[in-house]
Order: sequence, then C-alpha cells, then structure tokens
Amino acid sequence: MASHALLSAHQVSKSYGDFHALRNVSVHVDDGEFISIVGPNGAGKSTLVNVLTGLLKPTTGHVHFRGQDIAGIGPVELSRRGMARGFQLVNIFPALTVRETLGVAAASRLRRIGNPFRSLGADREVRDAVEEVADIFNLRHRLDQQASALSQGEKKLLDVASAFALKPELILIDEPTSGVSTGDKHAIMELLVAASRKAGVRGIIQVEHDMDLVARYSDRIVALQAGTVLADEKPETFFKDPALIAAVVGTRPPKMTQKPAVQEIRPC
Ligand SMILES: Nc1ncnc2c1ncn2[C@@H]1O[C@H](COP(=O)(O)OP(=O)(O)OP(=O)(O)O)[C@@H](O)[C@H]1O
Repeated sequence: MASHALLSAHQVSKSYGDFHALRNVSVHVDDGEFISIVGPNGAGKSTLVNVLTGLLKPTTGHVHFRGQDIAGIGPVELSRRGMARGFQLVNIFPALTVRETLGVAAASRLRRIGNPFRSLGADREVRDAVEEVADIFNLRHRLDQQASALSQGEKKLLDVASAFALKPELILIDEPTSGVSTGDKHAIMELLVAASRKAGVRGIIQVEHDMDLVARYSDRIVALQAGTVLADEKPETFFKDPALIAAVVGTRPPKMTQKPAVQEIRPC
C-alpha cells in the first residue's frame, strides 16, 4: 500500500460464480491525484469501481479509504466518510429540477432527515449549499428548470455537480463526458478539475474510454485487461507504448502536446 494513499485496493479479486472478473488487483490513489481507469470492454473496470466504492465486496483482498476498510459498506456510508460517486441521476430523475437534484445530495450530506424537498425551501444551509455548487458548475441560471430540459453537456455537469454537493474528498466518475461533443467534453473536464480545486477534492478517479481526455487530465493511468492490471503508468510513459495502447483500446496514441480549446457548454 502506498504510504500517502487516500484510497488503496490490495490484492483484490472478485469472482462471479466460477468467473474471475478481477484477479489480484492492487491500485491506489494518492493525495492530489487524478487517476484514469481504462481497458477494453469486459476488462473489469466497473467491477473494480464497484469494489473501490464499497458497492461490491471483493472475494479476496482489501480496500482502504483513509486507512479504514470500506469493503461492501455501500454508497450512503461511503459518502459520509468522504467519497462520492457520480451516478446518472439525471436519467433516473428527469422530472426533478436542477435545484431539487442538487438539493437531495446537499440534504443528505447535511443529514437532513425526512423530506429533502421540504428542506430546500425552508433550510438556508441546504439552499446555500445548492447555490454554491450550482455556481461552481455554471448551473445557477438553470436551477429551476427540469433536468430533462438541459442540454446533454449540462446534464453531465449536473451529475458531477450532484456528487460534489456531497463535499467529498475523493470523487469517482464514470465517463463524465460520454455522449457530448468534443468541445463540450473538454469544457466539462476543465470545469470538473477547476471545481475540484475550489471544493477541496483531494483525489479523482475516472473510468474513461476517450484517450484524448485520459492523456490530457490524468496524473496516472491504470489499465485493466481480463481482470488484471496491465499497466499503472504516468501518461508520458503510457502513451509511449503502442503495444500497450493497442492492447487497451486498439487506437493510436493521442498527441500529448496538443491542448484542447476550452469552450462554453452550449445551452439547449
Ligand atoms: N453480476 C455479474 N455476474 C456475472 N458476470 C459479471 C457480472 N458483472 C460483470 N460480469 C462479467 O465480468 C467481466 C467484467 O465486467 P465489467 O462490467 O467489470 O467490465 P468493464 O471493463 O466495465 O466493461 P465495459 O467497458 O463493457 O463496461 C465481464 O466479462 C462481465 O461479463
């Protein structure tokens, strides 16, 4: 285990019946790191993320967050301990407004029991928390609109913003920009990184297939293949190895020197 690790998985294996989805996987996230988990379909990325976030208990091995075993603790307890995961809430609750979507997360963090929507109107702390995170993600002007009315880019931002409303130390996001245009992808990622700094987030893990985003934003890349760690490298090293890239994604490496143009997220 790395000495400054915020999160570490040690020799984790996960089997579904006779099938070994993860075999002896060890990964860690240090304070201040942005880690990307990559790999072809079926490599075990979702299984690893579910193990790292306490949704799944590993068959063998240990997962520690800030020094405590979190195997199988579930999302509510996990968020109380300081780790949040971006879920596609917008798709699950399209009829909620942006304010309500963020309010549910803020009310949960502030441990408001009962009806979270009531606390949105009556509870100043919840209201302020919602507006603070909406400002960070440029969503204040959308607060009273239904999530379903947002542009695709804004929906993605709202999902990430909901996780931020939990005020996590470590955040885990699954393809935060899938389904949006290339320009919007970079705008979302830039906002996400800037928001993390502002909000005091100390570590980010993303699962991502887009190698341009992986190259641009990761401090380290963990590549999985058939349930094992194929590589755990800095981008400079990772993208110098064409065989590794081909094994993981089957594409050519992105240009490391090219900086993306950051654009505004387009309104719908
Ligand atoms: N509940 C389950 N029961 C049985 N097998 C499973 C289960 N969940 C996942 N698997 C298998 O475990 C392997 C790893 O799946 P996983 O979803 O973790 O991969 P992945 O890298 O996230 O893939 P993708 O990029 O397609 O989402 C796959 O072969 C999958 O079929």
